[in-house]
Amino acid sequence: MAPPSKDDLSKDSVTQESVLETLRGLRDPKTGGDPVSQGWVAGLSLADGAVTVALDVPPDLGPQLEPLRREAEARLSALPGVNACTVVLTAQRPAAAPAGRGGHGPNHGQGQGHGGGGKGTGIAPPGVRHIIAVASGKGGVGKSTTAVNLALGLAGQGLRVGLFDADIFGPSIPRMLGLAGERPEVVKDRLQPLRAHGLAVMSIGFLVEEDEPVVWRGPMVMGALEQLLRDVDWGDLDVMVVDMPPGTGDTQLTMSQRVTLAGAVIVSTPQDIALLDARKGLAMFRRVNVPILGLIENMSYYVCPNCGHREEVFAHGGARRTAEEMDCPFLGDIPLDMRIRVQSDAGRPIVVAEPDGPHAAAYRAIAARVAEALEAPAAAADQGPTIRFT
Ligand SMILES: Nc1ncnc2c1ncn2[C@@H]1O[C@H](COP(=O)(O)OP(=O)(O)OP(=O)(O)O)[C@@H](O)[C@H]1O
Repeated sequence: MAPPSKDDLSKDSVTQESVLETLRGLRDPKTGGDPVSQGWVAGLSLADGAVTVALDVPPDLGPQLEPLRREAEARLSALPGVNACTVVLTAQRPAAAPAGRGGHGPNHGQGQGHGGGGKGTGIAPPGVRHIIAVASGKGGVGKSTTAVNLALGLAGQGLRVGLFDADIFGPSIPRMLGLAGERPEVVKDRLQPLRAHGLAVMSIGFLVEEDEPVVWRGPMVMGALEQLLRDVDWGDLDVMVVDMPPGTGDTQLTMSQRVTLAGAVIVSTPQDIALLDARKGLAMFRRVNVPILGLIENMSYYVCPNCGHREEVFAHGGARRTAEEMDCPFLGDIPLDMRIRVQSDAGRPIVVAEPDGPHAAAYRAIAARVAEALEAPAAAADQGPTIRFT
C-alpha cells in the first residue's frame, strides 16, 4: 500500500495510518487476529473525508464477520476528519445459482432476499419497484450516455427514477450529469443519493477522486456494489436504471444474479464486432433468466449538421437485424451527433439540453417502450430459454 500522501498528513484529515491503526484494534472472533495482520485489507481509499475500506475475508467467515464490519465502520466514522465511511466485506464466493424467476414481479415492498437472482441473496432497495440494467458487450458504445438519457426519458413520463452507476471501473455518470466532485451527504448512517434533473443518482465516482485509478479486485467490486445498493437511502422509486460495466465478466454475471433485475437493455453500435459482443451480453442475461427489454442501436447513422445529408457510417440497421435474429425487441436507434457528446461532456444530457430536438424525442420514445415493457412484462419482456447456470 502506498505511504500516506502529503494531504493525508494535514492536521484535520484522516490518514491511511490512522485507518489501519483503528482496524488493528478490531478482533476476528474466530482467530483473535486483527484484520490488518491477517492480510484482509484489500483496498483503502480516502477522498475528502470519505473512507472506503474493502476487507477480503475467507468465504466461510463472511456472515460471522458482519458485526466486525459494523464495528469497523463505527470506529472509523468516529475518527476526526471522517464524514462518510463504507467498509465492505468481500470474499471469493462461488457464484450462486439463480433461483427460478417466477415472473418479473416488481421489487416493491419486498426488501432484500427475495427471489430472482440467487436464492436468499437477492438485493433490492425496498422502495424500488423495477431495476433495469443498461449493458453493452464492449466499452465505448455509448452505454452510459444511453443510461442517462433513458433515465431522463423515464422521468419525463412522470416516473420516480434513480440512476445507479455500477460502472465501477470508469464511473462517468457524475460528469455526464454535472455532478463531478460532489460528495453524498450521510444522514443517519445512510448515504443520500445526489439529485440531478429530477433523478436520484449514486456512483462510486462520488466516493473516490475522479483522477484516482480505482484498482478493484473481482470480489471487491461486488462488495462495493452491493453496499452501495444497500446503504444508500434510495427512497421510493418506480424505476432504478443501472449503468453496468461493459462486457460480460464476473461482475455483470454476479450483479445479474444478486440483484433482482426486471430486465436488461443492451446498447450496441452497428459494427459487426460490437454486435457480436452485444449477442454475448444478451446470451449472458438470458442464461441467468433476466428478461431482455430490447436492443438499442447507438451511433446508428450520421447526419451532417451543415447540409443535413445522412451518412450510414457503420452499416446502419445491424442492431435491428440482430434483435430479430435473437428474438428480442428492438427499442430504437440514436444517431452519431456531436451535440449528444458535447452536451453530455458539459453535464447536460441531450434530453435536458434540447428537449424539443429529435434526439430527445428518440430517447423518450425508447423510454416509453421500456416503461410499457415494465408494466406489461409477461407480454413484452423476453422470456428466453431457461438454462441453468452452474
Ligand atoms: N450518439 C452519440 N453521438 C455522439 N457521441 C456519443 C453518442 N453516444 C455516446 N457518445 C460519446 O461517446 C463517448 C463514449 O460514450 P459513453 O461513455 O456513454 O460510452 P460507454 O459505452 O458507457 O463507455 P464505457 O462503458 O467504456 O465507459 C462519450 O464521449 C459520449 O459523449
